[in-house]
Amino acid sequence: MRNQLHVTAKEQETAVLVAVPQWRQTDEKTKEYLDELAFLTETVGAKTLKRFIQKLDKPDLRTYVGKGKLEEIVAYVKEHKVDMVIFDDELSPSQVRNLERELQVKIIDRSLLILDIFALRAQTATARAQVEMAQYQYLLPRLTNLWTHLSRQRGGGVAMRGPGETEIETDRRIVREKISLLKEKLEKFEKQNFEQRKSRSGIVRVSLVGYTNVGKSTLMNLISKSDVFAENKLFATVDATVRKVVIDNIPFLLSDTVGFIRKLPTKLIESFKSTLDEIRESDLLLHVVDVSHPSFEEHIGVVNETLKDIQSAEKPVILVFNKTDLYLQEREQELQEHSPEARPDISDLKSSYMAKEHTPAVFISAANRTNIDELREVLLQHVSKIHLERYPNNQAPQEW
Ligand SMILES: Nc1nc2c(ncn2[C@@H]2O[C@H](COP(=O)(O)OP(=O)(O)OP(=O)(O)O)[C@@H](O)[C@H]2O)c(=O)[nH]1
Ligand SMILES: [Mg+2]
Repeated sequence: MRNQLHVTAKEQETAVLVAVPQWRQTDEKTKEYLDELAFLTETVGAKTLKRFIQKLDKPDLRTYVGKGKLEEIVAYVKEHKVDMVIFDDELSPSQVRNLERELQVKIIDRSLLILDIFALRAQTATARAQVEMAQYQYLLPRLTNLWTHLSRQRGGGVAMRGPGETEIETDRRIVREKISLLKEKLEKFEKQNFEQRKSRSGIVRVSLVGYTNVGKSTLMNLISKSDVFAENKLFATVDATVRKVVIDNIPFLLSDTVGFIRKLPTKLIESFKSTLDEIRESDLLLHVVDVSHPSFEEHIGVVNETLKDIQSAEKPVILVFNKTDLYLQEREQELQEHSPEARPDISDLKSSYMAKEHTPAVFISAANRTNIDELREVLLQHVSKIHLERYPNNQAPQEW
């Protein structure tokens, strides 16, 4: 019996992470970035064994890290029989080829890792076509090395989902044909979606936006009393979900959208255009922030930049600082070490933010349902203002 267990239990794949931070980046930041990469790795089901860091002005053109560091990684990978090496940037096709030759294991870069998670998560036909398109576009310039890559990878695992092996093993021409077919398919979906959205015209539209894993879906469930998948993993949501909500007789549509992340592959943003249309056509954005995260301010910046990329930076925004429960817990621990009498509270954080930002801000805990009434109140104020501008007598369109 014992033997059998060993044979049937599928072993978890193992990974090492590699980053090349710039000289001026602090060690603390480097650690945070690698924590995020490890979280992405965990999200695809692999286990991180070790992290390799080499400070350089910029990554090596041939092998991303320098010669000495590469030898170190090669030795570790051999000794510990590591399944894959994951790099915190997008690698060029020639870097992948060179690294593959040296390391003889799967080479995964940040873009491929994110694409893999998206492929795992995509539910609707549109989202699946969007991810597949982004995967093919990523693969196209890397096709030659994928031949050997894939023959070694038979049997599945990370970076094997999405386009099937046989499809990848064909030549570039066929991949190009695939891309153009997907383009047609997506255009058709886009037309259908556009018609659908047109039929909702008039009703106020609100989108939840924010960095990945901040609690958008949890909040969606709370506000719309629905049941959207929320999980402590990155990119739990890839498809946009829309729900109708009514607060005090004022109807509006609330949509939950894909989370943003730093260094999101640009091709991926492009292929997600139709999902992002949901944001682009919104009247109001609820920008959700995980205030317990040490880099929450940087995350706000990443989200604002991405909003700019999709021409949605000028929309009215309500900042929703979520996970105040975790934030307070952490402060309490810090305080206990220095002044055990003191009680942490969020008023300092609140006032500093109110002074700095010109957007309304609400501090909540979606998990503990703290301050949700205040959020509803602020939301209602904004939504009803837009609604009453459109329908001065509060007569909503018939279909709603
Ligand atoms: N402690 C705490 N955890 C929360 C709170 N809100 C959400 N979470 C947890 O945070 C994790 C992520 O929540 P989601 O709602 O899936 O986050 P999301 O922004 O939709 O994430 P993606 O779809 O992956 O981009 C889940 O484990 C939630 O239970 C909160 O107020 N406090
Ligand atoms: Mg979500």
